[in-house]
Amino acid sequence: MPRTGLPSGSGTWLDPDIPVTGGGPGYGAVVESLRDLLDGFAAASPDEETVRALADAFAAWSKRLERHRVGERQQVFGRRRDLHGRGQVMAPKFAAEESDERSVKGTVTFGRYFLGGNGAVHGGAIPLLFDEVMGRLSNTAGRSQSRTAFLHTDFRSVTPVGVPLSVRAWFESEEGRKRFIRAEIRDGDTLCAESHGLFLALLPGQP
Ligand SMILES: CCCCCCCCCCCCCC(=O)SCCNC(=O)CCNC(=O)[C@H](O)C(C)(C)COP(=O)(O)OP(=O)(O)OC[C@H]1O[C@@H](n2cnc3c(N)ncnc32)[C@H](O)[C@@H]1OP(=O)(O)O
Repeated sequence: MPRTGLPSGSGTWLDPDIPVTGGGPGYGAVVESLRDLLDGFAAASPDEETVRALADAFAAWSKRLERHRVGERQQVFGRRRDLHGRGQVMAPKFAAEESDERSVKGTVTFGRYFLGGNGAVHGGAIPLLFDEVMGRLSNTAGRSQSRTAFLHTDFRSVTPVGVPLSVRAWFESEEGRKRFIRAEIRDGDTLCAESHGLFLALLPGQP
């Protein structure tokens, strides 16, 4: 395993070969609840009593989770390849539907949490999704671990919040350590955003 503790996958996206079972079978449902909570919180205008109740509940859970704190290599969050979005809530949940060694297709719905304004997704959340999907594709199918060297995003039309969108990412070329990957997000036939990036295979000892 590389120094970072982030293993590369030798399987394709939909066929990960590294089981991570931390958190048990109920972990995915908790991550979904957390996503719902963030969307609900973003959409709410809570009264003072509700705000106090939330503050108490959040503080109690933070304290309880402190007892289960682990180092990065034991962390479950973001490492469950068996779950859509690998079990993290930092980026919107990408649900892969088709994949091979050079590409992946799937869907994403940006919840209210990712709202920028006027129904449009925040302009920082879109490259985040691209980096997530393209970065993970870069490491699939027996490829070694890589890091994003650059990521360019063009915003072609408004990306709507709360609408299922299609996402596609594919290898444009591989030249030595350099993996050039492209991706796009569409709302039906409408191109919302597209991206191209360079992912560089890490050398031994690179973090
Ligand atoms: C179970 C666990 C599950 C985990 C799942 C994980 C899923 C993850 C999903 C999320 C994934 C998220 C992923 C993330 O977000 S990764 C986090 C964001 N990225 C980083 O932090 C990377 C920071 N940068 C670096 O570490 C270094 O710069 C790297 C390692 C990238 C390269 O430094 P290194 O010293 O090794 O290489 P080099 O400088 O000799 O360059 C080599 C060649 O490349 C060319 N070049 C370099 N840069 C650029 C550039 N900007 N444009 C164009 N070209 C560039 C360069 O000219 C040269 O070409 P040539 O002269 O040979 O022709």
